Amino acid sequence: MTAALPRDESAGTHPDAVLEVTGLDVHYGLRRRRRRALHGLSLSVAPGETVGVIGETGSGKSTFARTVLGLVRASAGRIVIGGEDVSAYGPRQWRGLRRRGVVQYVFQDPLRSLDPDLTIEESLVEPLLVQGVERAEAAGRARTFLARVRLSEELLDRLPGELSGGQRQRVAVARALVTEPRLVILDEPVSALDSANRVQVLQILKELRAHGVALVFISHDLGSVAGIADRIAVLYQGELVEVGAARDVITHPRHDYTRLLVSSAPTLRSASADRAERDALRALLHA
Ligand SMILES: Nc1ncnc2c1ncn2[C@@H]1O[C@H](COP(=O)(O)OP(=O)(O)OP(=O)(O)O)[C@@H](O)[C@H]1O
Repeated sequence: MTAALPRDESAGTHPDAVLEVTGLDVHYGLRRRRRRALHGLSLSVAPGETVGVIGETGSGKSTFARTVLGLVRASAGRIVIGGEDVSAYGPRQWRGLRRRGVVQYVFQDPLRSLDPDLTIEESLVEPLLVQGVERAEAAGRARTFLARVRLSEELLDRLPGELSGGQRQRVAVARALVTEPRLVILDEPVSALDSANRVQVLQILKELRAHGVALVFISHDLGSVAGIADRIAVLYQGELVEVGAARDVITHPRHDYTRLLVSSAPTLRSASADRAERDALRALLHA
């Protein structure tokens, strides 16, 4: 197997990084049930950068997302968000960080990012009111962001349950961005959408990059991430095995697992191996 590249070579080198993760270990369970989900993960995200984190099911992607949102506790390592060392934060401090809109998130299921009892307008306005923005200004900003995700103002009075899945996910994206955070963690944001909605949401996310927000885009699907990420980080069995410019990772994957991912992505086949080579790689990885 190709030699692993277990860390982001740029980690620790961006004094102004919006996210700096160093040597992150995460375990689940206690005593004999204790299992390691992430090991020695180091990754740095620069302002305005989009980093795709890809890996197969169980590789630790959601664990990474949940840890940098303070929803899962790391057993070792350092997390710095927007210059603030949050490694030792307890649940209350993490809540404060999320409420201040320093880091925002979009999950696969928009119903997890949206309160089912709040109208779309309330959902968009609430994080701004928490920040002390006047109601009239908050309402104006809610409309601006609704337009940015290409939804009509007619939806403002509806509840999330009264929208389609694609509309809901676009509201979740608008809600994550309305406070103009410097960092948004997107965990499989398009996986639950049909292909038309997937294309639209990906296009919207691409456009949002122009507004300077840094995105960590987590997906099992290299094809979804390929067109949007500046850099791609590959997780395999809880370890980062490759990090590089998206184009380099896709055209010159260095790790066997990345090679397999590239060759298995239907939209990237032209840059990839044929079926026999994929089978050979799979056999090598599972040997
Ligand atoms: N709450 C939990 N308790 C115990 N083990 C967990 C828990 N959550 C995840 N795990 C385990 O940690 C490992 C990583 O899981 P994680 O959900 O981070 O993977 P993933 O890459 O996001 O997978 P998927 O693409 O299926 O969502 C897996 O082995 C999983 O079984």
